[in-house]
Amino acid sequence: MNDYSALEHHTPNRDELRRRKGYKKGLQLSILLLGEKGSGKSTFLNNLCGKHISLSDDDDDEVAKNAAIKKGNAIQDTNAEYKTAHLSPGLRIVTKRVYLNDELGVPITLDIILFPGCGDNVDNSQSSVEIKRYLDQQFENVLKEEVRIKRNTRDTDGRPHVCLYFLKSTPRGVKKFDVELMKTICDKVNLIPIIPKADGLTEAELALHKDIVRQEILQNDIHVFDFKSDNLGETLALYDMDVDSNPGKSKYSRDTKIKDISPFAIICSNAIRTTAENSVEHIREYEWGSLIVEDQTTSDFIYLKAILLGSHLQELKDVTNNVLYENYRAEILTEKKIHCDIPNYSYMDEGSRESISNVSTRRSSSSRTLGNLDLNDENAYKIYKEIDEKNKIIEDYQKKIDSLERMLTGPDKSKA
Ligand SMILES: Nc1nc2c(ncn2[C@@H]2O[C@H](COP(=O)(O)OP(=O)(O)OP(=O)(O)O)[C@@H](O)[C@H]2O)c(=O)[nH]1
Repeated sequence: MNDYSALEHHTPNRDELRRRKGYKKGLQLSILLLGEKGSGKSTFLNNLCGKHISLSDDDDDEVAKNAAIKKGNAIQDTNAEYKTAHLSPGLRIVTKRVYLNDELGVPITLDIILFPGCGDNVDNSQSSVEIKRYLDQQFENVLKEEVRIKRNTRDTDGRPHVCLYFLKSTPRGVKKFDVELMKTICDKVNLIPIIPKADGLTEAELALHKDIVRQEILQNDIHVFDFKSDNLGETLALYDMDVDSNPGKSKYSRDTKIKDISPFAIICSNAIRTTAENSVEHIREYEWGSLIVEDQTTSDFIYLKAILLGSHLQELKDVTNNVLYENYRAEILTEKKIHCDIPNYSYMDEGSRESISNVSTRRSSSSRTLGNLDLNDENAYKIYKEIDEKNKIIEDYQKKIDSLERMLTGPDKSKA
């Protein structure tokens, strides 16, 4: 029998403890959930976090913000939804911070971002624009913070590290709106497509729907998160679990490539049952019996959970920072070529450059000036220090842009 409680009561082994020793402050992950109303996002979150996550706008002070992006015909009376069911809900943003239990010896702070109303309006044309603008804004905030002398990257970094896109199966395959939105945002966030409520599909229907989603992704050049050649065995080993390869049970083996499972087909539920071993599991009940959400033979849920909170957490963050954000930054800086009306350190004559870099040693010496400013003046000194720092940063950017341009135009392009 499977140990369904393994994720809840995992005792980290020695290797695991050593590997994670560095993460004294705990881990943090930002998840963006997209998908139409009723696609199962809240239920999935409850199952992922192992507790009920309240996502209403005003329930407690954990809701960081609930800014109305575009009110449209936003529903006001939430207790009487039937009265306004014919109106378009507009698009809002809800963010929530959740602190997760120390399953693998390290606490995880999960930042959740949702866009209620996304895809639920009669006219959804503005939704993708607004969501892309939000993602760009997060990159812009980080870029702005980077060029400040005193940086505060912790509070300004709101970049989601992964977007779980809930694609409800329809007889017509993937909705056009979902394809367009995925296309719009796939270069801004790591995209992982999800097929929710997989219990509503037969095995053949699920296989067909997975194929349809894969084809849409390929045909529309949608970039999803690249799991490379990572296999399931490694992911589950982190939790001291193995792929249940009992004959007739799991469709997967230890060597199954994660990319071959995607899109992840999940089954979730808010109903909880405590087992004889005192562990808690989520169950979905039917007339014919029940399914355990955490059972790896039921759906892909447990693999997805292990990927997000364990094996690929750091990689999702690294790709966000080193690939998606770097592309954005190179694009913006190439476009703007940074027009600064401050004196450029690299183009100053030797004397001027020297007077900036050695300014501190000269402050006590006889009065000196650079341009129109007196270096003995306290304010002028501060300004020149700032210019010096900024010019160094600009030079670094320029070097990166140059090397990127060389990569794009150089003879080794095909190898890159
Ligand atoms: N059959 C089945 N029902 C599910 C599953 N997951 C969620 N549901 C049900 O679907 C309904 C909607 O689920 P929610 O989690 O509230 O969906 P949501 O996407 O958060 O919806 P909004 O909050 O309205 O945007 C609920 O009644 C859930 O119990 C599943 O895997 N299978």
